[in-house]
Amino acid sequence: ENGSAAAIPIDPRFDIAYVTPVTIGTPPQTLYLDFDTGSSDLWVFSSHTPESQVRGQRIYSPEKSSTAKLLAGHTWSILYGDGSGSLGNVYTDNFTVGGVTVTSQAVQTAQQVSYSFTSQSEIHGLVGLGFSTLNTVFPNGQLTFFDNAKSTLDSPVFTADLKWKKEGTYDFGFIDETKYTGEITYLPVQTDPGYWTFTSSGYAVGDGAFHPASIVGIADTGTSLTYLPAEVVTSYWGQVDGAVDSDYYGGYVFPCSSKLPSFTFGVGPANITIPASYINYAQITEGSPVCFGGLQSSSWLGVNIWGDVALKAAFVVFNGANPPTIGWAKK
Ligand SMILES: CCCC[C@H](NC(=O)[C@H](Cc1ccccc1)NC(=O)N1CCOCC1)C(=O)N[C@@H](CC1CCCCC1)C(O)(O)C(F)(F)C(=O)NC
Repeated sequence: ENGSAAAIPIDPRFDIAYVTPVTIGTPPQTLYLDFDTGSSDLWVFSSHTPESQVRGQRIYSPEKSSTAKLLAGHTWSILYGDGSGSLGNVYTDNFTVGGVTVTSQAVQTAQQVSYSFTSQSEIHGLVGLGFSTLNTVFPNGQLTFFDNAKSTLDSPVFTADLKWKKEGTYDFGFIDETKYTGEITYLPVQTDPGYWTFTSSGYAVGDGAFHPASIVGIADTGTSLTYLPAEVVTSYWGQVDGAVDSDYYGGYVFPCSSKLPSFTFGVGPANITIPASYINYAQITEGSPVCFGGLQSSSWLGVNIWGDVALKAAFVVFNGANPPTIGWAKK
């Protein structure tokens, strides 16, 4: 059974994250979760989350679901790249997204969430779409929704069609030819340690020369921006009047009035161009003449991350066949 679900930007001003409606349990409880190819835990705000840590989020109450089963003796705890985190216990229950149902999905219920989750009322939890090897449940790691659903899909794939300041879609089990133009270029994926890791073939700034390079990075729907090697982002921001790498603001900022070039990255013999508007990420604060860049250095991260700023410029196929591959197409 294939499926399709909306990827809704949680903030109308800038694309910090996208959430997707899901239903859990019997009768169905609807929550809006952040589908994240950069992790592999499916966790939700729940009736086990202290009220002091819940601020407007919808919660999953397993005690109100006739199909919920406690996974006795199992716990989980996750820390994300931005320093946020959560932990708790585990149930299995019916889980449906876009018409695709998994009847015994591990649903990790939060007993603690960090303040950045408490303060983000639009995110009610995460659906990890990384490889199940990254799942943090102890003592037995659990399978992701995609791994559980794969065998019931026409094809073991899901696609991401994220959009700039608009609602996009995640499709499961099929490739919608109306969502892209030209050909899909498939690249090998390195599944160790469990991210959708691929190698880009280089980059160009604006309509400048293409620089062949091997840029190993992860395709990560759960990261707002895009983080690339210092020499790449230095050559990009070097083309922007007044751009500086600011310790104060924690990255490249520039005068909002400056003109930005586009950024092109290679995918095999093909390439994807990120429009300048996507890289003009946001004003530092409402009305500020200082703007924050959507392309930032990965040097302090230890990994290159092709986050939403890059992904929303493309139609991306996450192919869970054996071996897995990742497909990129213009749109
Ligand atoms: C510095 C590198 C970026 C780290 C990345 N976080 C981000 O990109 C967060 C996402 C966020 C959205 C809404 C509210 C709050 C935070 N945004 C963020 O740091 N910024 C700061 C810069 O301006 C844009 C917004 C991250 O940890 N992504 C996680 C998943 C997110 C965790 C926080 C909640 C939203 C999902 C990830 O799983 O994709 C990961 F791969 F990075 C990871 O940590 N895997 C273990």
